[in-house]
Amino acid sequence: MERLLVLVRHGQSEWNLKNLFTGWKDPDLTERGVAEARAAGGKLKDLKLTFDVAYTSALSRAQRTLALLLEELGQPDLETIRDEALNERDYGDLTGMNKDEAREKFGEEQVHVWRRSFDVPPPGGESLEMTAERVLPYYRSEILPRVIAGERVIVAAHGNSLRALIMDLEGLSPEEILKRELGTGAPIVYRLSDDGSIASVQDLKD
Ligand SMILES: O=C(O)[C@H](O)COP(=O)(O)O
Repeated sequence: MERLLVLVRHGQSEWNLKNLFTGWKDPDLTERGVAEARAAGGKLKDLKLTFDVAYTSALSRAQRTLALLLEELGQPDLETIRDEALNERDYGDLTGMNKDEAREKFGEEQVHVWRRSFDVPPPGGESLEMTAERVLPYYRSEILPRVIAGERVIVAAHGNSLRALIMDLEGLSPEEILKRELGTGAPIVYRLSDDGSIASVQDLKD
């Protein structure tokens, strides 16, 4: 049995391009983001992978990435389940602020702590730990049972919602996961064992 799980971060968004904290805001993909999404589909096609079900967040940039990828893969009508449990971490009061301007205002170190510490939330927002507290129950109850049952699953989501998932999946420490940067539109191909642990992993970033 294959037990395929592919995770992919959305392609570049308008706010990634403008270097703004995005969180739960809903900007569209840029042209580059569209190309990255298609390229991700092309990479999966080259590996001859197909899917039985797709999961994505309630945000357009992830949904559109998934749709473009599936079109490229020749599976435009694949069953797709959208849930805000997979949304990006909520950036709270930082949402919409330029990341360089935030560093000038609050200091480099403080902004780094908000962006990359495990358990310190940005003001009014979610830490990675809080993000994991909504992503992981959803993964364990909705997604993992289907993978274990042999369905081939793709998840298109966000830098920090996927980090939360990868931390658990790969058994990484808070220090290890915070160093892990996920490329836009770079699929990670996991094959799982029947207990949900990783049998193999292939990161398709170039
Ligand atoms: O929400 C955002 O701004 C980005 O998608 C991820 O931000 P980060 O690189 O600060 O984690």
